[in-house]
Amino acid sequence: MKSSIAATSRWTKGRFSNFFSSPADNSDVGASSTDQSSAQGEELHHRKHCEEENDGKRSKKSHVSTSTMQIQNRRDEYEYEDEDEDEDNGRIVIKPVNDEDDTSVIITFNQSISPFIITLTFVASISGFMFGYDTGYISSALISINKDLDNKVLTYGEKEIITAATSLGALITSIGAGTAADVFGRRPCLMFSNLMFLIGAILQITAHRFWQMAAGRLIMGFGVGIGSLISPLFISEIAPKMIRGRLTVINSLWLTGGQLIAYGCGAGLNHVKNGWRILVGLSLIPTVLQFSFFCFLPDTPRYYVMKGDLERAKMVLKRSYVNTEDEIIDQKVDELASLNQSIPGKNAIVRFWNMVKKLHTEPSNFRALIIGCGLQAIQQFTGWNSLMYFSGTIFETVGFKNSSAVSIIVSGTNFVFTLIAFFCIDKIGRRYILLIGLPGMTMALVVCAIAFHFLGIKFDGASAVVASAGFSSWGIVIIIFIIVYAAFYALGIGTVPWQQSELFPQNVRGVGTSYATATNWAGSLVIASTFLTMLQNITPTGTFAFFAAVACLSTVFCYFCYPELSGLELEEVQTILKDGFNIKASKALAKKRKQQVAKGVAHHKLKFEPTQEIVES
Ligand SMILES: O[C@H]1[C@H](O)[C@@H](O)[C@H](O)[C@@H](O)[C@H]1O
Repeated sequence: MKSSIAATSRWTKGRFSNFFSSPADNSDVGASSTDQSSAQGEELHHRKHCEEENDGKRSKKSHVSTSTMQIQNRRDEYEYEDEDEDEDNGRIVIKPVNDEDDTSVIITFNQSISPFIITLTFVASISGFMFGYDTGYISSALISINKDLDNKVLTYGEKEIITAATSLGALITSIGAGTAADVFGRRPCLMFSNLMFLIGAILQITAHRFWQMAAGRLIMGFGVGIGSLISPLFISEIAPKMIRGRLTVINSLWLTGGQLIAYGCGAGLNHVKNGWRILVGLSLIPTVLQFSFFCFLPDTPRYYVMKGDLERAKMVLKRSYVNTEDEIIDQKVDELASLNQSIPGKNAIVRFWNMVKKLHTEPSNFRALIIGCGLQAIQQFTGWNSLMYFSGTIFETVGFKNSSAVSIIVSGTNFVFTLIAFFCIDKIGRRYILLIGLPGMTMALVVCAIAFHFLGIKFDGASAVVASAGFSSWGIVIIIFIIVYAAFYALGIGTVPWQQSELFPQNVRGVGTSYATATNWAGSLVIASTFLTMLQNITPTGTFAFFAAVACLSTVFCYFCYPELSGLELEEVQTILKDGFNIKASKALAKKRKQQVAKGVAHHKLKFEPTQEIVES
């Protein structure tokens, strides 16, 4: 079988893309403007040379799969062959392909990351913090609430409802958040989520009844759902292309950091009377901060283009890429505007419907959907959140009095390994960290299942009965392997699914990410609301064995269906997914990208490279 995959667009005759460069040019991020202009000069010279050379090579090949007529036309105009690469492995040839983000290549590669982009990223990712803090504090709160609600100890069922209410709220809003972000804007939606956080927190702080507490958690969940979708979307839309992956992981870092802080504060406030109310009250600080910052910050350029406000889009891009010429900014905005027109439909409803149809009927979109939703489902059904939500209860069960302190170690591991993922996600690649993480989780879960068996826990109504009372060596095994599990989880499946925006093209990104985020919350809801019941009905051994089986099957899914996307252009992701999951081709292309980056770093200059295509045999 021979399948060919057109991969990158760097060549557009008579356009700004003539300045284009390869990912190797990432090395120029941070270069001085003098360096940049001289490098651009060299590149132009080189480009002209290539243009002449390539005229002779035109029309050598024209069989490659394309996604649009436009692409085909450009391909017919220019065709190249990358001799170096052919020498390397005979599988990669150069071809011109339209790249929806062509000018962002220019902007990205000629600019250092600006304080403005950093500010926007950090303010948006406060949503990640609130996601983490609000889902994290419940574990400690459930222990310290004691008889504060309705003057009685909460049953397992009530604990499940209070925990699951936030996931339910998040599920409800995540379904519509992508579309709302397109209609009202990313920034107003995030500010609206602040309002939900505020109302939800106030209801909880003042709760003396179980149902008020549950309602507060539900409304807080509305905010979490909106923030969990829009924050990574916002970041991916303002981030320079080559560091988009990492900037998105910053959101996950805030998220896991939020969970860690929640556990830390929970441990500190465990024995304080009404400590859980203070714990909830603390969540108001980031909410108010994000709302206040957003009063002074703009929305993303893409959103302004969608609304036809090209001037504001230019203004935001100018602030983001301070050394970029106005002409380039204008080109970028023109390009985004032309992409915007490609979404068919007279009004928002028709457009929405067309997006949904496009998402299901276009093979590359449908594959993106399978991957996006699949990864989010795996993240939830391998059981991590049941540990996050109930780790206090689990550790109490295996004999640890200071269960909150042990929970800090678990969420601390989650945070530290998310930090490691931050460094690995572009270098080692998303696929590899997934394929390291999932088998590691499987192994740790199997050990926990065995240890629970020997510990001999039985659930009797609302309380757990352990055969060998007190602190035991099997208890220690459980703690250690839950920590090992947390490490493998955070390294891969805890982080990678939130890269979901890169799977979808611009015209279906809102709806596609809504599907994926809703899958996350639906999974979280199912797990949070059934975990304690599972412990009772199929025993802890059965529960952990179930998660182990899911992790094992997920490894197989990722092996066959998750291509390597690190360093790839958005357009490349689409072409990779066009006629299959194309794992081999994606790996070869990602490798090629890394080589280019390495070369670029060595030469410290912009380098012209035309488009590329991988031919997989
Ligand atoms: O990526 C995050 C992270 O791993 C959190 O620890 C977890 O609680 C969330 O459910 C997940 O989406």
